[in-house]
Amino acid sequence: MDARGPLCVGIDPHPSLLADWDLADDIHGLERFTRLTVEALADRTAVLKPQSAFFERFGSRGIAVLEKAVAEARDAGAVVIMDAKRGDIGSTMAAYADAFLDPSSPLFSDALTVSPYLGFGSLRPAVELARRNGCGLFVLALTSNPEGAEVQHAVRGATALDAAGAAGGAGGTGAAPGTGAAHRTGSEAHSVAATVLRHLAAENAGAEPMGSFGAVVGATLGGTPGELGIDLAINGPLLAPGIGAQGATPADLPGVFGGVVRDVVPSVSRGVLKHGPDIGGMRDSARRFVEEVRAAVN
Ligand SMILES: O=C(O)c1cc(=O)[nH]c(=O)n1[C@@H]1O[C@H](COP(=O)(O)O)[C@@H](O)[C@H]1O
Repeated sequence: MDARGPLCVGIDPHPSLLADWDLADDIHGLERFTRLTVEALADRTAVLKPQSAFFERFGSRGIAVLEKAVAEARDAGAVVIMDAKRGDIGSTMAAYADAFLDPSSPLFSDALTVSPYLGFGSLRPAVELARRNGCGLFVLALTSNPEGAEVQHAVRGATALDAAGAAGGAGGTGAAPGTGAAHRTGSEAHSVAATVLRHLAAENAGAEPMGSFGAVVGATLGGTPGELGIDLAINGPLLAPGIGAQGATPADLPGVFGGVVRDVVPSVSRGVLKHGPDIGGMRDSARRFVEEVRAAVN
């Protein structure tokens, strides 16, 4: 991000974008859309984030397009976050981890988006494989969609993590709020999202310059999670989707992320892709987003 600019561009071949690009909604359209996007961006954009769903729509042939895109993007020097949002019981999670975080897999990526809503501990096999292979995870914490709050802001009861926190063992950054007893009587500090972030802080504890276990926090939130008692200081990267088509702008980043805004990986998909199939148009758009992010965070 220092060399190429702080930006992630999502590769999201929506049917509507294929139509806008005068491409058929079929495997040939998908292949051309993906090839042009990789050609436009992979040698100059810090992070590319293919959205697996749009490739899975086309079955095995779509997955083959995805495999090629991931390999080419990585060869061109981009960091690839596979946006597949996987999550399952631990023994199955191990197979998802093998699919995306094992260098011998055709879908091997630098990082994977995962869902912690089967319990953060269910992600353990992915955490361990990522650690072994120098990869990362982005764990859903405060997602950009308005429906996320009913789960993520929910206040949960005490668990073993609180007991560990009370014993001084789980905070990681030292930023974990209060004692176990305070958690049990607190409100938002106890939210599901706050718990996910505390787990991530523990995974990243002591890593320099930061750990590889990131959180997904939407740029659309409109306010500071700190106001909800949520601490974003996890010593890891914060993937911030929602810029562009979902209405957030780079100027919103300081308001949402405050003191950790430099740890943010701002992510845009349709906001850049709508300028295709013109390669120059996509490049210009990505460059403008980089400039806007730099102006906002510096
Ligand atoms: O994990 C993600 O990337 C993600 C998390 C989230 O909270 N919100 C969110 O929009 N995303 C993804 O980010 C992309 C956003 O696309 P645009 O709205 O076109 O920029 C989509 O691929 C979403 O699946």
